[in-house]
Amino acid sequence: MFKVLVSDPISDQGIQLLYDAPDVEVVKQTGLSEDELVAIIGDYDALLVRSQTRVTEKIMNAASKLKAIGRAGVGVDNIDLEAATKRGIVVINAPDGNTIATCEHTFAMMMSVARFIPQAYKKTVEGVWDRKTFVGVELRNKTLGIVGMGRIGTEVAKRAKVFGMEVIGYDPFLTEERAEKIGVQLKTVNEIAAQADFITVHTPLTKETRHIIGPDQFALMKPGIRIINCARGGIIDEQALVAAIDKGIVAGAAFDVFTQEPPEADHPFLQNPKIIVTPHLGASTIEAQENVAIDVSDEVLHILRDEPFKNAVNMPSVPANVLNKVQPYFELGEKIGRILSQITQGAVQEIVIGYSSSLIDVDTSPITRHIVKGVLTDRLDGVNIVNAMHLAKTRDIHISIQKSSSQTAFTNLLTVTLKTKQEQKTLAGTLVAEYGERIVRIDGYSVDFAPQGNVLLVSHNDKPGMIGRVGTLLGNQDINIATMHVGRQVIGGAAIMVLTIDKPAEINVVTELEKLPEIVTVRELSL
Ligand SMILES: NC(=O)C1=CN([C@@H]2O[C@H](COP(=O)(O)OP(=O)(O)OC[C@H]3O[C@@H](n4cnc5c(N)ncnc54)[C@H](O)[C@@H]3O)[C@@H](O)[C@H]2O)C=CC1
Ligand SMILES: O=C(O)CCC(=O)C(=O)O
Repeated sequence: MFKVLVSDPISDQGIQLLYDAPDVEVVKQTGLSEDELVAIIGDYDALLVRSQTRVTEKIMNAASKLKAIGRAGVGVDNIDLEAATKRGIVVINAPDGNTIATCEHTFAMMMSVARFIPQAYKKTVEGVWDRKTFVGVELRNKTLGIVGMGRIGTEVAKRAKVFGMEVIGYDPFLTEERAEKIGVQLKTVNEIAAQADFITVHTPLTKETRHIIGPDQFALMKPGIRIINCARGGIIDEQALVAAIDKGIVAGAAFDVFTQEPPEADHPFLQNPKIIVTPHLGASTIEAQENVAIDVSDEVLHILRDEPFKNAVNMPSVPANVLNKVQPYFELGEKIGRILSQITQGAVQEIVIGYSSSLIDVDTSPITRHIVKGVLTDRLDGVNIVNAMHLAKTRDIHISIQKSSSQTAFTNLLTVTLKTKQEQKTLAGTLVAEYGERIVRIDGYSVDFAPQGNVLLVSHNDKPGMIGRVGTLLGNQDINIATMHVGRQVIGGAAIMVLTIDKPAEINVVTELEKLPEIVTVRELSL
């Protein structure tokens, strides 16, 4: 039974999927401190959070069973991603579910700041009928500058066009073609500062976006500009904004997010009549909360059940059409990695991975990840597909990929070479329709066996009687041989024998085999 802890208020309808799963027990406990989480997290296989729970390294260090952290929302700045990756914990988010809610909140804020709605409401309910102070501006014919043209920025742009606004935008990853399609003119941040009547930001908070709108940009702005932040506190320099309001440059600002949440009672925004605020409500609609909860629940179930998942934040995402092509090779890749690791002596320095035939035109990086996991599995603790590449990097293991279009006898072929200081070994495998995974080459020898069950790999000299000797010794130990394959390069030279046997060979059997004349090494593979 998998245990899932929900530590923030997340829609019950959204996580119904988890409640209904026969193999999952859901525990809801919100408002826990870091120490309280540390005390209980060891019991859980997955953790679901919104933005309140800060999932720190200390919590993850205590999370011995944790496989997944699901963020019911977009931003994962409350989760220590590096710590999660090191520990092999998959962090997933729900990137699509709250796009519209946040876009609509941005619009609500833009219209509120244009028409002084919160200020006018406050006065009216206080009994003051003031129709002079709150003369606003229209959106029509105004220029909206959008910094960050991802999902939310794009939706904001679409709505702004309908309101008759001219939209200019900045996003380092937005192509001219896509900008043209959305009807947005691409500008630099400084051009946006100089030309816009309204600016809204929709980026994550990163080193590059922190204070992307700061004193230098405020200095370029036209008097009367209005600023909106429904993304993350700190993207707009809060102090510089207050200074720009004081100087008469900025006519109003609308903020849903703060550098520190909740802000201190004396935060300058809270006293400023030109700044309207909401308590991080961008995603707070019934629909968005259900959407994001459904999305993360679904993904968490997949992760717990070892099924493919898509929205991992600490692993490259794989589009469904690519996943369909590469997924059949995951197990083969992992087994090749494991076999190589078991037959190669010494610390791994390099893994050379060759993809050929039908594998040259697809993104094979997910297969690479499985091969590296296989190589490291029997050498390190706690290796999984999330941390495999990270662990390889921290151990200075160089990974090189070669794609070859030269003809082979196979419709698909994975060739992996493991290099250590002492030696190097190569294994090739393929997927054969109806036969499944086959190992077809070990170093220079052609072989053909299924990498499963109990496999003995015997290196020997090609002399008469070898098969009989090995067969007799195993027979005397009551070990039945299921399949046997012998490969050699030249008559009388070095040869290899691959035996699949019906039960594991005890260590003494391996030692006895090694004592037979003309036997060089014997390795029992554990797969
Ligand atoms: N207030 C709220 O409740 C919510 C806030 N958010 C915030 O909104 C942000 C945007 O969300 P989405 O649009 O869904 O994410 P997204 O990932 O679709 O878009 C973010 C965009 O920012 C761009 N970007 C990254 N670095 C940039 C830079 N230096 N300059 C300009 N653009 C840059 C990216 O290229 C991307 O297109 C999230 O990161 C999150 O922090 C999201 C949902 C709810
Ligand atoms: O969970 C929430 O309400 C916050 C949403 C948010 O900020 C996000 O998805 O990035």
